[in-house]
Amino acid sequence: MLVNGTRVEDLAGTGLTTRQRYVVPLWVTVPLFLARHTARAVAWLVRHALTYWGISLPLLVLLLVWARFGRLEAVTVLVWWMALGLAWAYRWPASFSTAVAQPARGVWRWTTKYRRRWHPAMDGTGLTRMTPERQVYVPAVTRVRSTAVVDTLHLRLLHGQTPADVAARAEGLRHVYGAHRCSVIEDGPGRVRVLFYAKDPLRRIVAPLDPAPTPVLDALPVALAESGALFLLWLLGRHVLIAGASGAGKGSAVWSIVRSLAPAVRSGTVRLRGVDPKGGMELFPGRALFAEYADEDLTAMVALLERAVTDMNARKQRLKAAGLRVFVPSEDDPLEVILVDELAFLTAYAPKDVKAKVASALQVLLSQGRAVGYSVVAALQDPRKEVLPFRDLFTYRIALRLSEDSHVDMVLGDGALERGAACHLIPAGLPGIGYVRVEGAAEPVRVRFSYLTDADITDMANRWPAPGNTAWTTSTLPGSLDPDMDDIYRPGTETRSEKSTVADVYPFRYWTKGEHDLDD
Ligand SMILES: Nc1ncnc2c1ncn2[C@@H]1O[C@H](COP(=O)(O)OP(=O)(O)OP(=O)(O)O)[C@@H](O)[C@H]1O
Repeated sequence: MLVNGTRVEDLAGTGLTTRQRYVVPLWVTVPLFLARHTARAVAWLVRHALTYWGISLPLLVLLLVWARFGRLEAVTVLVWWMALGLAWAYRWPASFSTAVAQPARGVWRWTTKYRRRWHPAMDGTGLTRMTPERQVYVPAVTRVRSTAVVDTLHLRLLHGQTPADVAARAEGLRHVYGAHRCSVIEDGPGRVRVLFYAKDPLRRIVAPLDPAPTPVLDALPVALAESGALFLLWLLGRHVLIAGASGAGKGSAVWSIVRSLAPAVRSGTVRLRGVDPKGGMELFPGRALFAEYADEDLTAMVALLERAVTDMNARKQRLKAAGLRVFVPSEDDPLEVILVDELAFLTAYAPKDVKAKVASALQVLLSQGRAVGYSVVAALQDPRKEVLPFRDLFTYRIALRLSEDSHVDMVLGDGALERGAACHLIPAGLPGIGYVRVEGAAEPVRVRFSYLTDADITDMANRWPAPGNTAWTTSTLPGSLDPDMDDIYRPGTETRSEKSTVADVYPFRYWTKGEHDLDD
């Protein structure tokens, strides 16, 4: 190559440079430098003003009022706004929380807690990317919402990253920010939510939840979710499997479901059939609620299940003849709920002929029942295939404390353990806590079922017996939850400050439909 007529190789070692240098005068560089930085500051300001328009817009209006009309008028506007804000917060706390309190708290939490360590946290957990030009990219936080219980950071993933990559780093992130628990939820293509739980509302026992006078069968309040919201179970057209080691609290899950249905049992739009192979130890205290019941005699238990199949087939024929394709429960055609406690006894430990009959009846109910208003709710300790070969027919799974980590995916489906459903790590001292995997939603939801004492169960059976069952009502036992215990969560009795952490103001409402975030 020639430079100014000389070969480059010939210039080597002569001290002559092959590049030409231009010296830019100071009167050009200083204004350029200032202009560049001013433009950056303005861009930053505009970007943040647009992001936090909820703060910048009122501020702008106030400044305009001040400039146009004077200080007194600006103060008057401010006082009016505050009064309206207070009225809004008092009258409609949920919408106030979603629109104002959570975003404001989110900005505060991001600024004071997360922002400073965000880059090192991403770097330390291996979520940053470096280009060959040594440019470092960090997943951006697009917004933050906070309650007293949980901080939710919305993240944009880097190219090539998946929600599973972030979920795998959740434990690391939890330790960076000193959270009680950290979970990751996919939000949409390229977006995830990282939830940092500041505390665990599930350490408190959940008192029995009051059922709706007319229960909504696709939104039954049965448990408290970790977020502080009530967990609503969708039972209509679903079959529920409750798995948990001995003493995990399966009874509380079963009775929470029954309680949420109780007024409908009394009115006749829900009909319960109970099978309790433990000789009635679990279900008998609520005998008055069951239209059909069997607990000691194996033949009676099998007969009950087979009768349910016959009834279901008859209903199917009737609905078909009437041309009805969508089942709506009524007093004539109630939602039939077949409750089976300790299902393993009937599917694995009973004599061969009993096992065969039970398996056949249950498989028919599970595969055909949902369209015609037959739902099976079953509890068992051991979820292995040898014990329950047809567990996949249960569309709705609840896993309480399990004895082995390998059982988690068996109950909740592949990947549940990886996504944080550590059922084997639930302490034995916290019965009633478990994870629920709902259809359509990948993330298991951590919940605690309400706890009904024997007294609560007999009281419930006395208040809402099935039609024609008053003979089974008994005198109510003493011994509900001790009203003076302070580690009991009682919905509806929270103080106003506690209220901001529970059901009505939490950003998420968990539904069994899979739309677990109605906020967006
Ligand atoms: N939701 C709950 N909240 C608080 N305590 C609970 C809850 N559920 C159960 N318990 C406590 O745990 C104990 C065991 O619960 P439960 O009998 O329901 O377990 P289980 O899973 O049915 O056990 P098993 O299979 O051995 O019958 C109960 O006696 C009760 O004291």
